[in-house]
Amino acid sequence: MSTPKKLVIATRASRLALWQAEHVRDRLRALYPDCQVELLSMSTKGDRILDRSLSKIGGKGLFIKELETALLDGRADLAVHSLKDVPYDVPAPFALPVIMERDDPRDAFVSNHYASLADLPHGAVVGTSSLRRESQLRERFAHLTIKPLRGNLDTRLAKLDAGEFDAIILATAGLKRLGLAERIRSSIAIDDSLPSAGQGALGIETHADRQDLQAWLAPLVCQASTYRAQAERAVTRVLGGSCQVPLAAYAEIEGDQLWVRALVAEPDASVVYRAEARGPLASAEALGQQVGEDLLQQGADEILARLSIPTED
Ligand SMILES: NCc1[nH]cc(CCC(=O)O)c1CC(=O)O
Repeated sequence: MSTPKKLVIATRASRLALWQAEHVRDRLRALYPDCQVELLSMSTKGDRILDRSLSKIGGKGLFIKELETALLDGRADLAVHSLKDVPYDVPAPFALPVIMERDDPRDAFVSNHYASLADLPHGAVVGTSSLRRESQLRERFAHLTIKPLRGNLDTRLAKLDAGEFDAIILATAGLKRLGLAERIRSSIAIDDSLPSAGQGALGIETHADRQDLQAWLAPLVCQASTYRAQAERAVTRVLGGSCQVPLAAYAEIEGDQLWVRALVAEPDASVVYRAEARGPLASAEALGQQVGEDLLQQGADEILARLSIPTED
């Protein structure tokens, strides 16, 4: 096999996105020492409003579109994304040939005064702008007050430190990547906050025609993480819609089986639909689809249709 001479990675300019792109760059440099690997960082609308959810300014795909333009016109060879921010349908002529090894998928409890969700007193104020996190918190911990929390990771932590919240909920993976793991007081159990599809995993996007590139990137693929992501993304595909709703989808491997769980909820937790399935790893996609269809049949489509106002996760 030939080896690459030069590779350019398109990335968002946020601190988290840059960390992720640098991580892929370092992996590629280690694999191909003779290859020149560079970043093409792009400050877009999505970053100018500081990691606020892309859906607020026109959908998850909007930001990615700018990176895709760089792939299309040859300025870049690959784009690195937080998988959970990648829409379930990657449009032609692009492909998502690589899902890398997943980091901790759990949500993290961050507070300056309390050790865990269970420690929070009645009426304590918890910050999150994710309807997925909000609905699950309300279901389990109805005595808490949930308030919106916007901005990138640093901004959110600054708001916590300023005393606006007793605690905030963030993705563990993002905090670890930014060197902020010491801010995590406890990890929230998967059962208490089922993660978002793809949370904690990185995906690499390329032009679908770049077979050479896909072969070079193959060593970065994590097969286990790929099965899990396929199932989780199939759930979101079935539930559809460009809006973000209180939707969680999480798959884990038990021996040679995949266990897929998902939920759709009213943000106030007055209704929570849950579904799950187990089956062979190779049926990841079908299992996710089955779980999604189960949720639809329970009535999730009614919640999904009504909650068309985009929110963030
Ligand atoms: N929603 C934004 C976003 N996109 C990816 C991450 C963190 C990394 C990951 O979960 O893969 C975060 C931060 C968060 O949700 O707290």
